[in-house]
Amino acid sequence: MLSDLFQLDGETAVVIGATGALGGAMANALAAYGARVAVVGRSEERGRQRVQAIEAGGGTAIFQSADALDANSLRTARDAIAAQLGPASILVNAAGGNRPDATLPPGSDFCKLPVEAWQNVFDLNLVGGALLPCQIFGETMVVAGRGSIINIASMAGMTPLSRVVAYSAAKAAVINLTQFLAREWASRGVRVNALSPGFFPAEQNRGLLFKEDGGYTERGGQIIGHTPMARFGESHELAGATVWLASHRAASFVTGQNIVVDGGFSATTI
Ligand SMILES: NC(=O)c1ccc[n+]([C@@H]2O[C@H](COP(=O)([O-])OP(=O)(O)OC[C@H]3O[C@@H](n4cnc5c(N)ncnc54)[C@H](O)[C@@H]3O)[C@@H](O)[C@H]2O)c1
Ligand SMILES: O=C(O)[C@@H](O)[C@@H](O)[C@H](O)[C@H](O)CO
Repeated sequence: MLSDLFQLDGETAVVIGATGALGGAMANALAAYGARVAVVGRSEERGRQRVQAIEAGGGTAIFQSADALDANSLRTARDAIAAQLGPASILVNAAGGNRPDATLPPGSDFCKLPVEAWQNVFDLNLVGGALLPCQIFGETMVVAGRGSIINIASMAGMTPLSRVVAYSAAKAAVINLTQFLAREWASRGVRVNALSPGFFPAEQNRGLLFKEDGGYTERGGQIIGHTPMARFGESHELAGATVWLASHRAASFVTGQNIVVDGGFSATTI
């Protein structure tokens, strides 16, 4: 039925980092279309708040604690979620973000960037933010012959942004890994896509975008100035792309793509 394209009833969706701004909104969207949602993250308090919000909207959700950088905790989470909600058929990798210690101050020397900060950003965004969950949840999806994985990339992964060099390189690698896995698993019934949000206020980027008095930083103002829609995104604006990519009916022939939701940021140079 064409009118059922976006229904996710019967699906189990795992959203790692649903404790944060974008992952939380994506979890809401999947639940609103009928998926049973596992909210996965390190903060039980924020995870339970997200579960309550989903339940208040009539959806089904559980909180499952896990650290995306710890393979054992992901395996435990995968098995606990399968026992409660059924095996994951949708995976959203939304744990990630930039780190202040890996952000070059304006005009500072790239040659002095500490390698430890670089490695931490790569670990969070590439290893915990994509590699390990794709391996651990992908393993059971491949056996089942069915799955949809959405990795969160970034504007920074398409063209490097100034100052956030490690984050940009890590997100470029997320897009590349997404394409690799799409080819690897296309014949196994598992689709793998990336979603690249433009600029959405969240914890991990607040210091780059806003001053303490709530006004825009110089960078925040430049970003708005470069965005044809002249504003930041709101997290609920990822809902449409999320539900579409997740749906085994609506996006049945879509894999290996990087879907951009950015108010036109990447469509223009000046
Ligand atoms: N906000 C934006 O403008 C923007 C744009 C493009 C991409 N992104 C990406 O979107 C994703 C979500 O980030 P956000 O902007 O909502 O930030 P956020 O800080 O609100 O959310 C990130 C979440 O990931 C969790 N997390 C971090 N490390 C973790 C770990 N090891 N294990 C489990 N959870 C962990 C954090 O606790 C937090 O809840 C990130 O990958 C980020 O890079 C954000
Ligand atoms: O200004 C910045 O560099 C940040 O706001 C970005 O890293 C942002 O979080 C997104 O990842 C860009 O898509």
